[in-house]
Amino acid sequence: MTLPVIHSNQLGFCYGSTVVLDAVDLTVQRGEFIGIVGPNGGGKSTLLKLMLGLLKPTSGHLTVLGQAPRQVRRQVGYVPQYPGFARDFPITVEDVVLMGRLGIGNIWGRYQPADRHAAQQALVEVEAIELAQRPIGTLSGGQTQRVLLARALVSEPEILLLDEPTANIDQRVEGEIFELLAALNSRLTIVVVSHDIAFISHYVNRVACLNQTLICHRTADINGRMIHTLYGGDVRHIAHRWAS
Ligand SMILES: Nc1ncnc2c1ncn2[C@@H]1O[C@H](COP(=O)(O)OP(=O)(O)OP(=O)(O)O)[C@@H](O)[C@H]1O
Repeated sequence: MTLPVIHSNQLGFCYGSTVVLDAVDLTVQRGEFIGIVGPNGGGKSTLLKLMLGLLKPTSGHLTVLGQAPRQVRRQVGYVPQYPGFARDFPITVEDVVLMGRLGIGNIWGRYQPADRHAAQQALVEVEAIELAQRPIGTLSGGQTQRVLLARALVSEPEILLLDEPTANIDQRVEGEIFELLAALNSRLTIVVVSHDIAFISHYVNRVACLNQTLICHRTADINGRMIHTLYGGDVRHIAHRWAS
């Protein structure tokens, strides 16, 4: 039996007296592509922050690559929710991607040729190399998300965590980004938070529904009635590919 890439056992988290996660059991195996869905405030971003080691569990256990999350931070790439850069934000796309190399190798903070090469490679992989010298604030939403994906990939992670990477992006571009993720899934384990369960069901192997507690479903088991029962109308669902 191989070691799970992510494993939580009775994981709990509270902000003060507010319980956000309660007894979450989740096992993610190497090579899986998992979607996490749930209503606003259900704890999705909090769970990703725990996996990144930015928060500590209040109860239970969580390991990533068999260790405490903060010890394997370098092996985990993270794409945040769309940050929306100001149009005159004075750094280029290449600078943004290079930030993903900070702390790798050279402790003096100056980028080496290997860093620049890795940044170029990552931009090629997300099909955004022609944007390298553009100011980041001048890109479209879809282009920006590709660049943030390149920044996550440039440290050569084993796991990719994405927090609603296609919120505020039109459906055609959303499809392109998920095609890219599907290709990356050949070498990376991927966990993606989304509101759009029907859309991500095209791509992921399993859907974890999180509303303080977590229930996993195989993609083939998901249907509209199940979602409505679990979450009322709060999860965006477009009925274009429900399994019967
Ligand atoms: N720093 C914080 N301090 C106190 N409460 C917080 C903090 N961050 C989040 N919360 C609360 O924790 C709960 C879970 O938040 P979280 O952002 O994890 O939910 P989410 O499922 O990602 O929501 P959304 O779909 O709206 O992004 C919410 O009730 C939120 O208000």
